[in-house]
Amino acid sequence: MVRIRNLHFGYSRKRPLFQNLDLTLERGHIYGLLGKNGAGKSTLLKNIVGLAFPQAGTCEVLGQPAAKRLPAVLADLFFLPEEVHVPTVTAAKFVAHTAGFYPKFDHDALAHYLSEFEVPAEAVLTSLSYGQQKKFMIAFALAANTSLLVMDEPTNGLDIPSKAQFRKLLASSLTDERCLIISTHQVRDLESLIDTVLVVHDRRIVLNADLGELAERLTFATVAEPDGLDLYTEESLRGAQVIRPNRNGVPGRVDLELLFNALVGQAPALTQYLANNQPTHEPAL
Ligand SMILES: Nc1ncnc2c1ncn2[C@@H]1O[C@H](COP(=O)(O)OP(=O)(O)OP(=O)(O)O)[C@@H](O)[C@H]1O
Repeated sequence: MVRIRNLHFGYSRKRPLFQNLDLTLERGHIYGLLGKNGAGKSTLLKNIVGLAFPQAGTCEVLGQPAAKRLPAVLADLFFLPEEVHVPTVTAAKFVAHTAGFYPKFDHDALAHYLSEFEVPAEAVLTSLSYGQQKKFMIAFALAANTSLLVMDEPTNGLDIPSKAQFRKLLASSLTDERCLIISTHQVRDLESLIDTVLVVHDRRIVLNADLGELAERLTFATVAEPDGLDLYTEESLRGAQVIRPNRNGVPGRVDLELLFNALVGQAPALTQYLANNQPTHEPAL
C-alpha cells in the first residue's frame, strides 16, 4: 500500500527532517504514528499523500510515486489534515459536489456516521462548531471508502464521547482492503484502536511493530523497586514504571506512552532487545 525507501526530505537543505527513512505499510491495518513535536509526523503524511516531494529516495502509494498525484491514486486515498476548512454550503451540497471524486463513496455509511456523531446533516457547514466540522469531515473521510485513509491528529477538537465514537466507527470501517494511518499526540486515544505502532524520531522510523507482538515480548509494570534487568525505568509518583522482557509470554497491556518515552529517550537495552528479537514488521531499530 505504502512503500518508502531511503527517503530524504527537509524544508531546508541544511536541516534534513528525514534521512534514509524506510517504511512499508500494508492493507488490513490501523497504524498509529507517534513522534515528538516537530519530529515530522505531518510532513511524513504529506509525503505519503503527495503534498510534499522526496528530495531523494522513493515514496510509492498503491504502486505509484505519490508525488505524481495520479487521478487513479487520488480517487483511492483520502487525507484528513489536522486543521479542517469547510466551505459555506450545506453538508448535502458538499457531498453532492465532492463525493463523485471517490468512486467507492458510501452514502448510507455517511448517514450512519453523521447520526452516530450527532452532526446535523442539513446544516450549513460553517455554522457548525469546530468539533462538529471535524466530525463531519471524519464521517466524510470514512464514507469515501478509499483503500488508504490518512488522518493527521483526528481527535484534536473532539469531546470525550466523540473520541469513543471515533474509535468505534474507525474500527468498524477497517476491512482487509483498507489501510488507515493516524498520527497523534494523544497516545491514549489510540491505545485500543491501532494494531501497529510507528514511531518517527531522529529522522527515521525507529519502531514499526505489531501491538500484539509487543504485548507478547514486553511487560509494562509499576513496581516499588526496579530490578537490574529492566529494559527501561521511569520514576513516577506511583513508583518506578518499568519495561521488562515478558518472561511468561502472556500478553498484557502495552503502555504506549511509556514505550514512546523509552524510544525517544535513552533506552539502549530496550532498543537492543527489540532489534535482537525480530518478529516486528520491519527491522527498524
Ligand atoms: N511548510 C513548512 N516550511 C518550513 N518548515 C516546515 C513546514 N512545515 C513544517 N516545517 C518544519 O518541519 C518540522 C516538522 O514539522 P511537522 O509539522 O511535520 O512535525 P510534527 O511531528 O507533525 O509536529 P507536531 O507534533 O508539533 O504537530 C518542524 O520543525 C516544522 O517547523
